[in-house]
Amino acid sequence: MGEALRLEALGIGALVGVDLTLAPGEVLCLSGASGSGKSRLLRAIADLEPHEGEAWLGDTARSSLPAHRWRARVMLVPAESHWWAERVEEHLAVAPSEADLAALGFADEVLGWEVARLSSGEKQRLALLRAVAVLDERPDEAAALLLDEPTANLDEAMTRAVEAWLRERLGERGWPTLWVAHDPGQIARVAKRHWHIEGHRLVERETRPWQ
Ligand SMILES: Nc1ncnc2c1ncn2[C@@H]1O[C@H](COP(=O)(O)OP(=O)(O)OP(=O)(O)O)[C@@H](O)[C@H]1O
Repeated sequence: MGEALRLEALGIGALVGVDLTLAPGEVLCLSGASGSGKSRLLRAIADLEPHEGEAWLGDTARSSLPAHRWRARVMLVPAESHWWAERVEEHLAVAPSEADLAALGFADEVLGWEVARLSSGEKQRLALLRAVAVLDERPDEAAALLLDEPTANLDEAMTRAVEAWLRERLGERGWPTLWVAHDPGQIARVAKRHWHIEGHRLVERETRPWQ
């Protein structure tokens, strides 16, 4: 189950020569100063900006697929999600299960809410639910997740709930996940490996074992 996500000599902006392999189901945390290129690296992996190098999901090279098909499997959840519909249910083409909604603190009624009323944290949680629901639609296809500070707008209790929910999903589905995070506590909780952007290079940092 699951396929590895491999980055080969990936380069965007000042950040070049990124070689990294994430095993199926592995969470790897990425940190770096503001403006060091974390979001751009995720955008390059999702093929949303011109870049150097190649990315692979299992045996499938990014360049061998039309961009929209790659992005449907290598799913970016940006720090600020984009909303195009008036109501939550129109935006979530694939409705998350009741259990998943509940795990992230929502009752079913949320599907009928207007997007305009959503708080930043509600938007962030719904964007995660949406990404997972879309990938779950095709359980037989390999997939990967790119999460850009997925708990940045959440309080401590909800942060822990999101971490637990994501860890369970990623473990079950075998999706390799690149997770941008700043909090050393979170990094230690969710990832076995931690890379930091330092002087336009990726440097591995120690992290405590997965607990
Ligand atoms: N399309 C672009 N063309 C040129 N430079 C860009 C482009 N998009 C972003 N940048 C610049 O690249 C640098 C890295 O931006 P990025 O958004 O990846 O930073 P970040 O590490 O995610 O920062 P933060 O933690 O503040 O979100 C920034 O200096 C930004 O201004």
